[in-house]
Amino acid sequence: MMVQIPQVLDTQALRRMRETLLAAGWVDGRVTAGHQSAQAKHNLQLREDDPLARELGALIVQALLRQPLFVSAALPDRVYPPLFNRYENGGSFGTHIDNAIREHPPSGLRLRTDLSATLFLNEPEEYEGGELLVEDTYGVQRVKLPAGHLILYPASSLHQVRPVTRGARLASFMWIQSLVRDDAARTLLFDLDRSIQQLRGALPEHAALVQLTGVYHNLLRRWSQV
Ligand SMILES: O=C(O)CCC(=O)C(=O)O
Ligand SMILES: [Fe+2]
Repeated sequence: MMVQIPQVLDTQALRRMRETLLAAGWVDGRVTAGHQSAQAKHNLQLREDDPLARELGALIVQALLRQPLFVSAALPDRVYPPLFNRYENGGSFGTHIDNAIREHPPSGLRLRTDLSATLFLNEPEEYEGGELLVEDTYGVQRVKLPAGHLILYPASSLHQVRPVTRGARLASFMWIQSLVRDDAARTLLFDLDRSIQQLRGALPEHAALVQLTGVYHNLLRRWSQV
């Protein structure tokens, strides 16, 4: 399931982040790529141990965990410290699937990538191209979102970033290990949670809410791994 999380960062936080990133130490993006995807990758990134990446990344994770939509859709167990990338001058990332297991040596963290996410840090009008193309069950989804919005998609999906032919595309990307590994089970829980929230809004006193919330937690108990 693909889910858009709007307004993870507000205008002020975005402006500050972009100003800081302008002066950052960008390096060849192949530093974090696996053997195969390195051949398809043409962009710039901040190193995983760059103190700036770690500081800005922590702000992003904090903001994400405050978003009920993100928590409900991802059921996050561990979040990989966000990385930052920049595509310009025709830069692109050809079709690939992200590595299943990621290590983050600076923090000693290791996780299984159940979900991948991209947080767009500048406006779509500022660059030509740079769409994230994700192949899901219903075809190829083209994603190019306003600054501050995030797209969450199964890490098992083939995806690519189209060449940026004008301007520069600035983004943060990360991986999430979910409490619920199976995408279909996680999607059912997400749909159930949204229905419960809707019912709670319309009929806050309805007795079925207690029962449905119980069903949600009993399914989560069956399907989660902690
Ligand atoms: O920049 C993006 O939207 C995705 C980047 C990506 O696929 C990756 O670095 O593995
Ligand atoms: Fe990727």
